[in-house]
Amino acid sequence: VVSGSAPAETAPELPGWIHVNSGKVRELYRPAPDSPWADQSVLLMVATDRISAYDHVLEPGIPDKGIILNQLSLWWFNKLAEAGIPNHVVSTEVPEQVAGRAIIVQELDMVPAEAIVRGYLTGSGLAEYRETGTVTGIELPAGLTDGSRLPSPIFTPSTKAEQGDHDENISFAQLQERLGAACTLQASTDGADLARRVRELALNIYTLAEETAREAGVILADTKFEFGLDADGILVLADEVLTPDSSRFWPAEEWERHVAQGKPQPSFDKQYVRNWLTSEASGWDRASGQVPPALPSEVVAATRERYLDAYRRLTGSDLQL
Ligand SMILES: Nc1ncnc(-c2cnn(Cc3cccc(F)c3)c2)c1Cl
Repeated sequence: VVSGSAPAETAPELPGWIHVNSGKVRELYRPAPDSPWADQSVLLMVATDRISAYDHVLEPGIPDKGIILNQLSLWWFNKLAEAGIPNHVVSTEVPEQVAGRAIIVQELDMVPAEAIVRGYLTGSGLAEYRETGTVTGIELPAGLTDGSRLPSPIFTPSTKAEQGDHDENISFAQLQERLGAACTLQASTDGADLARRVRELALNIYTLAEETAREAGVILADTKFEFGLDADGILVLADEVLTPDSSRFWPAEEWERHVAQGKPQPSFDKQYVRNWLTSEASGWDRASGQVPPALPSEVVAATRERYLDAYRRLTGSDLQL
């Protein structure tokens, strides 16, 4: 069994922490009453080795995926903090069972929407564009194809769907309404204004990150940020940031060729998994709703290499695993 690959229903017991929520590939805990953190409003966010594709959590997990993606997220948090972007990171002193793949974070009043920024057209944005010529109500030039770079990055918010449902793209006006109605956010906050602040911050962070990635030979096609408000009403960057789970990364050298040939862009980290799952060899029929078969060891190993490669290219350093 690889570390952190426990199926979602059995989150690891961690001394001093109480499990509160499971995501597809992550676990969330709050401090136990006897913990030194008990009187602080913090959470423990744990990244597992689980990998999901086609809305299924696959077996087995990818060894060290949790550590690699958590360390990449921390690297981005630090880089963005140097540019003045506040984040929710409180401490990396975490229980040894989750060493390197968990963060103690400040508990925030989370903005109830996914702050998605796209610099390139693909996925649900491309589908909407092909239908309507727009993405969440934003007009785009004609003649764009899969992987086209957009004239400038666009903010295309979506709902935070319940487990199992798909996030729905919403217009900026709909976001303003939702944030206005979101009573969980602080009373002093005007929803329409908060939506504008979220859009501005998300676009600024994407622009910084896209430039950093491109210098490293990696295209950051799009990404999903989550923000929260702290007790002073400051907008804080939360959740994980700029990992292959929250973003689409493409190798720059392949992007040009694929756009020119009108071919779909290969995912940096999940292409081996997708290719195998959709190949005859897997015997899996995606349309059947069946649970996908376990990944062969060579697909697991190749995917682990891709995560390490993404970390190395983006950060310019090696992870000691
Ligand atoms: N800083 C914060 N303050 C308040 N709430 C959150 C928060 C709640 N839920 N999620 C998403 C999630 C769900 C399951 C497992 C996960 F690790 C993460 C993030 C955060 Cl990050």
